[in-house]
Amino acid sequence: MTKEIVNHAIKALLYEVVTEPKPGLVDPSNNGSHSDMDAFTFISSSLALEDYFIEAAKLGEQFQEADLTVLFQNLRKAGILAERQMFRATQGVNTHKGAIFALGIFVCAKSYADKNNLNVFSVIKQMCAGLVERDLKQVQHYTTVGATIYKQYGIAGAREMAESGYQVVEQIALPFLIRATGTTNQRLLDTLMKIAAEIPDTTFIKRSGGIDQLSWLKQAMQRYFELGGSKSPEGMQYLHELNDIFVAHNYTIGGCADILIVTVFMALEMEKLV
Ligand SMILES: CC(C)(COP(=O)(O)OP(=O)(O)OC[C@H]1O[C@@H](n2cnc3c(N)ncnc32)[C@H](O[C@H]2O[C@H](COP(=O)(O)OP(=O)(O)OP(=O)(O)O)[C@@H](O)[C@H]2O)[C@@H]1O)[C@@H](O)C(=O)NCCC(=O)NCCS
Ligand SMILES: Nc1ncnc2[nH]cnc12
Repeated sequence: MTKEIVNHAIKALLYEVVTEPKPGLVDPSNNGSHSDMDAFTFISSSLALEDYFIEAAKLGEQFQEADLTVLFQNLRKAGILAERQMFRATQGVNTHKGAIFALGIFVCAKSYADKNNLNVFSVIKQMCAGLVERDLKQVQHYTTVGATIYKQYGIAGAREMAESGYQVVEQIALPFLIRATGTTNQRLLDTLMKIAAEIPDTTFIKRSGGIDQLSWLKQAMQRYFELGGSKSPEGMQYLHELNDIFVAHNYTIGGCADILIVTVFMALEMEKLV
């Protein structure tokens, strides 16, 4: 069981990076707004995380206590080590910090849920209960980007998603991907744009200098779908135009990419994607 879950986790990371054209993000033909990384950096980073996913799956499978927040604390220790592995594999570039967090949670929770015949999203909700309060509300010194954005705008980004049990994945992104038609690339592109229309990505907020541009992002995603999305030449042309705009302004949607990764992981687990 562990082997298949780990395989799906790494596959999800690789599926995301090869999906193209992604505005502002790294894909095989374009580095978007990331001058310090390319698709090869992501391949190296993905493979370097194998041990972490094995550990995350084992932690979930073997956990026997009643309080699932303890499981999250155990996973976090492994996650901190995994961040170091990632930086070693990429020579110091942040490729997958958000994915180490989100996908690690999914791998661990799915193993626990399968073992105990439970719903993975409700397991995550229990694992991450109180996370925003503990990590952000009680913090005195606002050091990370996520903490600074929380202080300024009350948006808790990656942690909020986790504490909600990734409602956006369960209720929006995953059903959308399952229903999406076309090639794998077309299905994943449309799902990424759907995610970008729905979540406040703290990476985008950081790079665009505030929350004002979020409404522009939502309008851009709406226009993409009005043009017919990935299955229309106009939709694809628009993605190329958006990439130019993203690069000119140094915008990225790295948080949305992380949510796509966990959505792909779940679709693979459910055999709704090959
Ligand atoms: C909770 C952590 C993820 C850390 O949170 P932190 O407070 O450090 O920062 P956040 O801004 O809250 O988010 C961190 C990364 O999470 C991704 N993300 C952003 N918004 C969302 C969202 N709404 N939902 C889900 N995920 C989200 C995002 O990662 C992606 O972007 C990164 C690339 O961006 P880039 O601008 O290029 O970054 P840098 O070049 O590094 O620039 P600077 O950061 O230097 O300015 C890429 O990694 C994508 O994956 C955010 O970056 C978690 O890490 C944590 O708990 N940290 C504490 C230590 C720990 O316990 N670690 C182990 C976790 S198990
Ligand atoms: N393809 C990608 N480009 C940039 N940041 C990312 N974070 C996760 N996937 C990414």
